[in-house]
Amino acid sequence: MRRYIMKVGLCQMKVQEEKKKNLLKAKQLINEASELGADIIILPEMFNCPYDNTFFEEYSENEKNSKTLKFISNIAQEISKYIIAGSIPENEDGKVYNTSYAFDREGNIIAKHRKVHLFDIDVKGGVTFKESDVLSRGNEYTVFETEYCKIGLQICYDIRFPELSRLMVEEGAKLIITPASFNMTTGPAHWKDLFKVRALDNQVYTLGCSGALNKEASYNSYGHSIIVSPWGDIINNLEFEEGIIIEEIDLDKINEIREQLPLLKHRRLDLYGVVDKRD
Ligand SMILES: NC(=O)CC(=O)C(=O)O
Repeated sequence: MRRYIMKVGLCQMKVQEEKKKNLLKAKQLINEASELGADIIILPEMFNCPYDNTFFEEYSENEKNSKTLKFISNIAQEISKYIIAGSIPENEDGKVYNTSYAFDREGNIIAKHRKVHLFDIDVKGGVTFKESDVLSRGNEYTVFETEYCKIGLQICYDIRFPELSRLMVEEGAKLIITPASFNMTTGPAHWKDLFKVRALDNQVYTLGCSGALNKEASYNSYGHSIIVSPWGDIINNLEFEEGIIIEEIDLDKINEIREQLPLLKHRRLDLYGVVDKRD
């Protein structure tokens, strides 16, 4: 019997200081992923801007006249592929957000996710970052339709909060895509486990697309872009360098695993639940 397959491409790009160079690099990697047959192509968090608070405001763009979004929209249309445009600093009404946009094959924006959980951490002897000094947080979780299945979209630190993934899965997401940029402290400690555990909890595919390590940058992205199956297997995983993952995602596997191990059915919703508190 024919299986229900989609092909994904994760572009682990090395983000540099110059926005134009980042856009051209993104285009090159997207085109390569497209030529290798990917239907859904994913970029990392802050793919057009260094992941550094001192750049976010200056690099931020408004959706109405964003050169970056126009650029990606044109590529999606040219190659007729879905593109999940990692994230960019986005501004609206004097606030700056860390925002991911999804484009369909015609280049239309079909979803927008503003990072919900801001990365404010201080790991002694490791990494300190305070996104909230510059960025505002989003107040929505994000699920969108494609011709293959519903997809959940979140950004980096959002993956640490299991309620968010569960809400997306309750809304029907079969894949959770997370553009990200973990670092050399939290990456080795938690990256793989987080993608595995969210996949296992929810019996979905989890995909993490990271920036490649740039040793000249103030923030050293961990790389290690990853795809995990609903069984918790790592299907593919890069290391630190720039590169592309192309993989077939077998969507039939989700129902097969859920039938054999019916975790979502076995939940005691009379005892607990996750509540959608959006207005
Ligand atoms: N950069 C992030 O948003 C998240 C991260 O690096 C972590 O959770 O660790």
